[in-house]
Amino acid sequence: DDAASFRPLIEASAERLALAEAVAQSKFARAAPVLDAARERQVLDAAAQEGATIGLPDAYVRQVVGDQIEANKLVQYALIAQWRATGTLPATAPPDLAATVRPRLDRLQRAVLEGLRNVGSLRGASDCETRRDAAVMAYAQEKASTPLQQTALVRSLVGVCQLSGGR
Ligand SMILES: C=C(O[C@@H]1C=C(C(=O)O)C=C[C@H]1O)C(=O)O
Repeated sequence: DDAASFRPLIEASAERLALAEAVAQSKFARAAPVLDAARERQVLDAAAQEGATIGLPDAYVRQVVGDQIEANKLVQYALIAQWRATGTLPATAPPDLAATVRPRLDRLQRAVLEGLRNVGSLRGASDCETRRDAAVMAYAQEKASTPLQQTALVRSLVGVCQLSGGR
């Protein structure tokens, strides 16, 4: 059914987004910018390459992983603004981006791609977006997602129903 088709991708996306807080924390602590264009190119190239090994079109992988990246930055900007405005920071020490957080993001790449493959031919269906959004909303409700988490999850999946790149 619909939830079953989209669920693995939604879970992988949510897990990836959950790492945005650690990324934001390490960047805020070092006054580093949220955007790292060189890292984004690496992430996109690695995903396109791995996606090809499981039959996913290059443009489609780049579209969806690009959306995952945009959603991740959305969460980072929102959290950093909150910390800046309130002066309240997470109680834990900022993690090491290169040594611990990015390797975790890299390990999740496979799950995102497998999730994408699991969507399969549904991505070309006329009701793909309706099914996707129903599955996303069900997930957000089940997990009691915050508005930011739900918004980011929606943002991370906007391109899933396209047959290839483009918007
Ligand atoms: C997550 C990060 O922040 C941004 C988002 C990225 C991503 O989602 O993979 C990559 C680079 C940054 O523009 C990061 O720097 O690792």
